[in-house]
Amino acid sequence: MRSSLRHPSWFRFRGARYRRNVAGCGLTTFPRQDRAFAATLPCLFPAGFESEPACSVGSGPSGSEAPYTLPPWLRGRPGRNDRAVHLRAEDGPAAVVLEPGLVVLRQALSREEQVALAAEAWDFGARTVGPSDPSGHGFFEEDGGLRGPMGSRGRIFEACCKLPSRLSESLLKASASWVRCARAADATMPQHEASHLLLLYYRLGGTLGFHRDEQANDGTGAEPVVNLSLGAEIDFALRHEHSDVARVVTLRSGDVLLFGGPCRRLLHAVAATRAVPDTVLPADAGDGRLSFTLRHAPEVTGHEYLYADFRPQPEDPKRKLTGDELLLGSDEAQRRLRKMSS
Ligand SMILES: O=C(O)CCC(=O)C(=O)O
Ligand SMILES: [Fe+2]
Repeated sequence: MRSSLRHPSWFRFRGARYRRNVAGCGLTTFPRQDRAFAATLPCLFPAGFESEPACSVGSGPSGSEAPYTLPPWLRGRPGRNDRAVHLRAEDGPAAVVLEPGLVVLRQALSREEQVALAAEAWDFGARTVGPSDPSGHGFFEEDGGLRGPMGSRGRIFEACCKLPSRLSESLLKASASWVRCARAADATMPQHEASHLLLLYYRLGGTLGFHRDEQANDGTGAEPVVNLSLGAEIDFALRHEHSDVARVVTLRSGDVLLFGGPCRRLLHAVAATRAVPDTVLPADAGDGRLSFTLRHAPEVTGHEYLYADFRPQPEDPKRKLTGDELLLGSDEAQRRLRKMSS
């Protein structure tokens, strides 16, 4: 640990107090309206570490960025910026504040904890949903395909209190500590009580386009989305607006990403997936990835079944009503969508 004695530990930004060793903060990582102000703060980019008893808060090497090429399927759409930068952040037990409201916790679980959680989640999710199992809890269709949109991923959405207790107890405890840790590093990260889990299983190569978490089942407040990755590593792309340069951060097995407060409505995408040599996933899951997303979404309590299937896309010929349309009615669902994407 290097001492940060030469620099005070805290700085103020837009009225909030931050640890000063913010990682990955090239100016492009600040919301556009804040960049001019951020440029006046050279103290944002020191290379220094400091420890904290409950949670070590660190930074990347010096907030370095490298050009990143988005995959072709994420490029070339009208009104979208095709440029991206890769944010380098060092490994280690550290909270990396990429921007107020956007925090990565490296290796938030030990390898043993990852193996145990992956086994528990696979046991819960690796089943077929069909007439014989109407619970809706399963990654697979009867033909062996994945149940998500266009077979891209297995998907289970459920209230935490309805999960098998071994899964919910360990996840809720861990999630509370990750939020505490993120808040210790970032004063703008709101408090969070997880009400729901979205559990996804991707086969190797599984990706996801840019979207905002904006439906009622995503939670509609400022509480963070808390996302844990197990298995394959991914390049996670983030930006506030489609016209912004995307920032890409690599998430490895055991890493947690939180986006809340000023970053709660970030656009995000899984741009690439890579197999890892010694996966923590059970053998049957192959080189895939499990994604656990914990959300505060009390509005949908008791209505989880409306969100058992992924929201179909407008161009989907088999488009059914979305969960929000069923829960809130078409007008309210449309009004919220317009508000969130304006
Ligand atoms: O794969 C992931 O971890 C991201 C999932 C996601 O963003 C979502 O389902 O809304
Ligand atoms: Fe999302």
